[in-house]
Amino acid sequence: MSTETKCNPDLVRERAKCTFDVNELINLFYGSEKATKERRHFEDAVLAVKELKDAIPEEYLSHKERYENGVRKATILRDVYRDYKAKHNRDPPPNQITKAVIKDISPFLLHNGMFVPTIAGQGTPEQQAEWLPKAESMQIIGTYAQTELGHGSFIRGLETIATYDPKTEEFVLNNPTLTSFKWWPGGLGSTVNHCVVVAQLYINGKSHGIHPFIAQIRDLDTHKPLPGVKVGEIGPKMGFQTANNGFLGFDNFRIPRKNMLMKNAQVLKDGTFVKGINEKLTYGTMVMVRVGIVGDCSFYAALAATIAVRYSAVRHQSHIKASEPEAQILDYLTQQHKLFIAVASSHVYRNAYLWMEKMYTNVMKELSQDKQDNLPELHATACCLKAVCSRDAGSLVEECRLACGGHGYMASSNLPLTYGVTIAAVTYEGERTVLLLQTARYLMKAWMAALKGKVLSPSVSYLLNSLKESKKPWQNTPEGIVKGFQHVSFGKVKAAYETIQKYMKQGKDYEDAWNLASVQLVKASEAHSRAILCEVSWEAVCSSSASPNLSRVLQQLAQLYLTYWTLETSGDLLLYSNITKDDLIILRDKYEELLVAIRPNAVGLVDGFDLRDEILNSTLGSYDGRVYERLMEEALKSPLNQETVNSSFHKYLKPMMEKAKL
Ligand SMILES: CCCCCCCCCC/C=C\CCCCC/C=C/C(=O)SCCNC(=O)CCNC(=O)[C@H](O)C(C)(C)COP(=O)(O)OP(=O)(O)OC[C@H]1O[C@@H](n2cnc3c(N)ncnc32)[C@H](O)[C@@H]1OP(=O)(O)O
Ligand SMILES: Cc1cc2nc3c(=O)[nH]c(=O)nc-3n(C[C@H](O)[C@H](O)[C@H](O)COP(=O)(O)OP(=O)(O)OC[C@H]3O[C@@H](n4cnc5c(N)ncnc54)[C@H](O)[C@@H]3O)c2cc1C
Repeated sequence: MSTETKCNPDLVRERAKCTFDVNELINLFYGSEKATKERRHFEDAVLAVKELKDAIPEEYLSHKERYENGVRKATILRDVYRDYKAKHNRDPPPNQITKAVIKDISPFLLHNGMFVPTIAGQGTPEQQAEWLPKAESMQIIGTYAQTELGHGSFIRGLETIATYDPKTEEFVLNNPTLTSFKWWPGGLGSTVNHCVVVAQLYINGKSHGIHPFIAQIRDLDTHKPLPGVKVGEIGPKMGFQTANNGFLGFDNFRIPRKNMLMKNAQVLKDGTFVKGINEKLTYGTMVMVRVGIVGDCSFYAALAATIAVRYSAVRHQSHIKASEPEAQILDYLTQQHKLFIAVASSHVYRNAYLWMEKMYTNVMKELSQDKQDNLPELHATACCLKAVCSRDAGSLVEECRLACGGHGYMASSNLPLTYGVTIAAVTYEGERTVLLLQTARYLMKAWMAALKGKVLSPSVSYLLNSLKESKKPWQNTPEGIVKGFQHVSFGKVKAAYETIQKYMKQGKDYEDAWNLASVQLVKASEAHSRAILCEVSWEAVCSSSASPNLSRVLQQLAQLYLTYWTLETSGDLLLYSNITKDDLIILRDKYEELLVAIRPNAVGLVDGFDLRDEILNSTLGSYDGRVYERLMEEALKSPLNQETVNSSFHKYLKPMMEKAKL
């Protein structure tokens, strides 16, 4: 980090006000002092590589140049990872330094994030032994090709076909229609030479559902598409410009039998199909990534909050009191209302991610012992938390951008790109509504089990408690608020269930009744997610090992989250819990008190995310607060500022002005 001496004086004053030890917060957030040291050490190693620095901002490059620069940097970054591993005999610690290097999304994201994990998770030991060493060492580069032009959400409807030919012991891949073309996979456009292709398996004319296959699609030497492969890039998007998303179609393309990933289902040489213990295990990589996305949401909220809070400490505009100098915009309560929820939410998502990671690890361990009982709970929880955290994080990033006024609209603030990247997570890895409806299926089952007095899984056991406690008075404490959110979820789950029953009594079948109740079902899932986020994050701060000074501030943040959402969803609470109008007025006052209490620590709290200037990549958010200098320095990098008079003056403007004289 930069030294205090060069800092903007407002930021120096803000840091002096901080009531807790920022380093303690950093170490707590990232796990330990050792984890912080190792992460920073690795980040230093990456940033020391001169070739990773960009000569001009990415925005001035063409689509093609941006991609090529992205690949160039991704390969150098990969070397740094490899060298670290060779030297330390372990992978680099979790870090976000790719953001400092690639800025947008790495063309290798899908290789590391889904191709390798799918081989590891869906391959037999022999298949892992064949492909993992090559993939991990980047001798082959791959992606996860599932979505098609015609189908993304409903994957049982995928149209790519893999027909088994027992004579040659091969699968024949085909994309018979335009809508069957793979569309979206990252890296597919021009980067990868392999992919996991999810396709409908046919044996002797019989369909056996969707399965993952490994296909080599480009020649390893020439990188030309192999015969029978049509592949390309899908073009510019809202973000993800360097992710190199592509399309792919096969025409009678043959792959050996061993290329079907067969940890779950298998196809024997003679074409016998052997079912796996649970066909949904084929969807396993998606579950893992959904858990990871909750962690990503924490990062994006932290990044946007750091930029907007530091900028708001530096920016002065208007007066709170006419007799006093222009105020730091951070002193306006409205600004605190916009920003502090992003700081608080980042902590909430982080704790939710750590909680989900544990659940994921336990279920994976159980699955390895053929125990599947907790898989439905994992799937349902990963679906709804991914859906709610990504949508909320997108809104928080946008709010932070708007809170920076005009300068937040500058690409150099890095808030527009951050919004484009964050909001993509609402759609990828399962569209929000679709995932919330998956959770709703689980909630309906849980509710039916609750009605029968059965024991429920831990994440939904509150449904039983709420059933018993519905008469208890509201309590204006964090624990009381957590219970309140559980009551809302309980109320919405019950109402959605009863709506389905109502339609069925009117003669509708279950599917139509489900569709007619689906707005309520989605809202029930959202309420369930909020109840989990509130409970998990409050428990995390209460059981944290932080010092009293830090603990006080973390509790304030967690309470801010609880109170913010109480006020945002007061209608639901009035409908489904015993909260009163007077309780809401007390909580409104409490919320405002919390904003005021957090205000002196705002800069310390975002410093506690420990995001380097290179990761923030923002004129508005750097540690030293040289906002105006940086805005001007970046503007001067515009190619239009490299010449005093642009040729368009002589070509178009001058002739127009001359014509106007006639
Ligand atoms: C420990 C964590 C470590 C974290 C490390 C993280 C690293 C990764 C982080 C990296 C971050 C980012 C990577 C970014 C990648 C970005 C690029 C994006 C890639 C993609 O988008 S890939 C494509 C993703 N596509 C989807 O998500 C498609 C969504 N659709 C579906 O998943 C399914 O179609 C469906 C679930 C909506 C429906 O499936 P269907 O077969 O029709 O099932 P249903 O009939 O509805 O339900 C049947 C029953 O099956 C249960 N079910 C469904 N899915 C699962 C599952 N995955 N696991 C378990 N059970 C499942 C469902 O609940 C039903 O049960 P029921 O009958 O009710 O009992
Ligand atoms: C940036 C980005 C990167 C991606 N990377 C990859 C990748 O690497 N590999 C890959 O395979 N895919 C990738 N995808 C694709 C992504 O997984 C899909 O776009 C996503 O799963 C949503 O599917 P869809 O596009 O078919 O949306 P649709 O399902 O067509 O959604 C459109 C609308 O229909 C609604 N809808 C659909 N089904 C239902 C239902 N059953 N009930 C109620 N409403 C419904 C949705 O709620 C939504 O409002 C990527 C997408 C993006 C945006």
